[in-house]
Amino acid sequence: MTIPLSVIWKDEQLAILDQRLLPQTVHYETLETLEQVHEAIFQLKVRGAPAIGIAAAYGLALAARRHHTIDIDLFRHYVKQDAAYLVASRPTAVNLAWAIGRLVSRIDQSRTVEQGKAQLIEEAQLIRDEDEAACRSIGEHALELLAEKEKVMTICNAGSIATAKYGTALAPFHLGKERGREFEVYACETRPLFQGARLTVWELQQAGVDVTLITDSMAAHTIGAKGIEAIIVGADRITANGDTANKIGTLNLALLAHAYGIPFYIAAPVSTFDLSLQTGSSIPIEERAAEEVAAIGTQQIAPAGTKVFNPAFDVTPAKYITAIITERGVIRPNDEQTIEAQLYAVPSKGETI
Ligand SMILES: CSC[C@H]1O[C@H](OP(=O)(O)O)[C@H](O)[C@@H]1O
Repeated sequence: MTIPLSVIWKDEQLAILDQRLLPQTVHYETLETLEQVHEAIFQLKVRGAPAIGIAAAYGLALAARRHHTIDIDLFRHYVKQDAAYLVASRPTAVNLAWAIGRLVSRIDQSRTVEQGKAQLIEEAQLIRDEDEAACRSIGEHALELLAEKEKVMTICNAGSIATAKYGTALAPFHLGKERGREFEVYACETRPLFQGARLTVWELQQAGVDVTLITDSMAAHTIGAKGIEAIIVGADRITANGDTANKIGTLNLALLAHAYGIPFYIAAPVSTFDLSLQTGSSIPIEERAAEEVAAIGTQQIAPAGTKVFNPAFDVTPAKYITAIITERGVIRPNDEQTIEAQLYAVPSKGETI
């Protein structure tokens, strides 16, 4: 797999793959300040629920190095201010707040500022490494579920560049390629920012996976005309009852899967579960600028001043979800066991929820 990593920590520096420039350009931007990290996440230079958590974790650790106090309480106060600023960059993906929360909990145990600074980097690295292992495991479980399926549809990019490596929804295609499993993937372009057309098509082509691009409006016809056998997508936040927030357009696909009688799979690490929320109605849905819909790049599409509604995510009710594929195994939202019970039924390999 020749996919570049989305977040790189090397020689004490943080670099992110600027995904706005893909597929034309593979460019890394070094981020040095908290503001640069916040901007990179808000502008979707780095994007994808796990990837923004990883980038924010390294960003928080990097920013902490600029606090020169030796007072551990004051240091914790400064870091928690920085943490709140980063968490506010994008509200829907719980992985951002979850990753930042792990670092904040870590320094609450630190005895000195120097120890705290070292532990922040250590925790960020742990989060990154755990995510890579989780994504590979998700790929394994997804390959089992897709054993008899070849034609699969997806939306947005829940791929390697949206995570530490391998991806979530795209993980089975990457692992399948390593093992000679061939898939025929249909990628929805994913308006308005085209993560499907720009990122998923590019990523799967780089990996040598058969991928066909369709517009979002073609999904219903394509499922029938091409005999799509399953739909697999990523997630940004999954609540205690299994309701799932993901890229806008995901709910459309879930309703289509239900209508066509094909399985609808969510692929996500346990870090995407937010068991503090009972249902999807509590998930904050990010709304973004009108220009993203009214124009494509610098090309104005709608008349200037047109009213726009631009929610970046939607919520799929658990009843339309066949299974949630995690690194701990397959969770069935409509099972008589609760999601929490199913998640904890499998001994954890050290990852934390
Ligand atoms: C494994 S990525 C999860 C999720 O994040 C993406 O959103 P965005 O491109 O706005 O960061 C998309 O919803 C993916 O499915």
